[in-house]
Amino acid sequence: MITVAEALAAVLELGAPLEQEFVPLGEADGRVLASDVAATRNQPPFSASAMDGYAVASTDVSEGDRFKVIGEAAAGHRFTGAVSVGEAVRIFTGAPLPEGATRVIIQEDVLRQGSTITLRGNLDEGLHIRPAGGDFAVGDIIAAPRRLGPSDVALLASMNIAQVPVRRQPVVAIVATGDELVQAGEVPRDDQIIASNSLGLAAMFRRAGAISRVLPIAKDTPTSLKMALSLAEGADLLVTIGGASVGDHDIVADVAETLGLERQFYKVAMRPGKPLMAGRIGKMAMIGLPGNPVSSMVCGEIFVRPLLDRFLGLPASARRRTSMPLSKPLPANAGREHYMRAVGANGAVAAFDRQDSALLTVLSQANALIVRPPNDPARNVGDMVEVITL
Ligand SMILES: Nc1nc2c(c(=O)[nH]1)N[C@H]1C(S)=C(S)[C@@H](COP(=O)(O)OP(=O)(O)OC[C@H]3O[C@@H](n4cnc5c(N)ncnc54)[C@H](O)[C@@H]3O)O[C@H]1N2
Ligand code: MOO
Repeated sequence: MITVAEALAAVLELGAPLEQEFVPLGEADGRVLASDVAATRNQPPFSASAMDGYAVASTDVSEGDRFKVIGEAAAGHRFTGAVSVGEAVRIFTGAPLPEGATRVIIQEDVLRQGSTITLRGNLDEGLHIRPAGGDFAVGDIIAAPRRLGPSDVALLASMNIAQVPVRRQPVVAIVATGDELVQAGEVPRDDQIIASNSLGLAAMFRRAGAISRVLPIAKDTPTSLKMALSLAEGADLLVTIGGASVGDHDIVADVAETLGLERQFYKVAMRPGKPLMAGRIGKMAMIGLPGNPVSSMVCGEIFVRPLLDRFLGLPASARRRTSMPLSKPLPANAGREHYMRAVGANGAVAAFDRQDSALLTVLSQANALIVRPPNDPARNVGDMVEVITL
């Protein structure tokens, strides 16, 4: 058995950053920026008023000063003349500052009578001017790679970048295997269960930026499995679930080999997830996940998500770990790296007592995994442990 770190290094070799494509800005949320983009305009493109009020040509003003109102500037409607000492231009938030203006007096500080304004006492001291290019200027860059979120979409829009260069999304084909499985919504026989992992993993991979294609469930026969696997053609990554262990019906590796699988490794010193397998069929990467529901989800977090980052051109490495104190003792660990479902709260973390890899209820209550090194001794409350946030 190889270590988790060795297995992850091998898995990451199965992928490389995918091609760049352009998408309309409205579809860029969640995508990964593939090349730096540069602003081709300044924002704001002119000095602008930050408030509703009066633009004047003097910064040094005091109570009782009077100004003659000579015109108006609104957002989208520039005042074309200039303002001189003793004059004011009625101005609104976002309007270009008239030539000569150096300060905006907010309207609350002004008494207006006809076309004359008089300043009140306790004047607000701000100039209320947004300088041209104060947000960004021509040539300012949004650096790739970067997973784009709503604020990036707003910034790109402000830069008028309507077509965004992003990485193509990796296509992941997911094949669940086993005679005992039926799709959610179907009626199982009394010796059957619902295929849960395929939908759980599809959701996980989608959130990570992939396109998940859940293929029909394969029966435990070479013919059925070959048929299901052949439907994966064209995907960047094939993920199988189950049939990975040593039982008579665990045929995934054998069947994949008849399709040309070059296997990189089989079996990792981790719990859950021991019977993990990885390799390549032609150009397609393949990861064979163990069937136990929690094993497949944990291996999805630990191996598949970093591989998806790699396809997306993001820095691909082991999931980030933080140190946290235990709020409940832990028994000694055996010889495999153990990923324990846990809850982190108020700065401390506690593992669930039940860690059987069939228990999805426990996984769904967990918000973290405690990572125990092989042969870690028993730990007490307050001892620091490594934690991956889910
Ligand atoms: N003699 C041994 N038996 C087992 C070993 C071993 O080393 N020696 N390893 C155990 C470990 S650890 C794991 S993990 C499992 C993994 O086995 P497989 O990958 O072959 O998985 P299956 O046998 O097909 O299924 C295991 C379990 O999970 C259920 N399952 C499978 N697929 C799904 C799915 N898509 N959705 C929901 N549930 C699924 C399946 O019904 C079984 O209950 O092997 C141990 N055995
Ligand atoms: O390695 Mo298995 O995944 O412990 O349940």
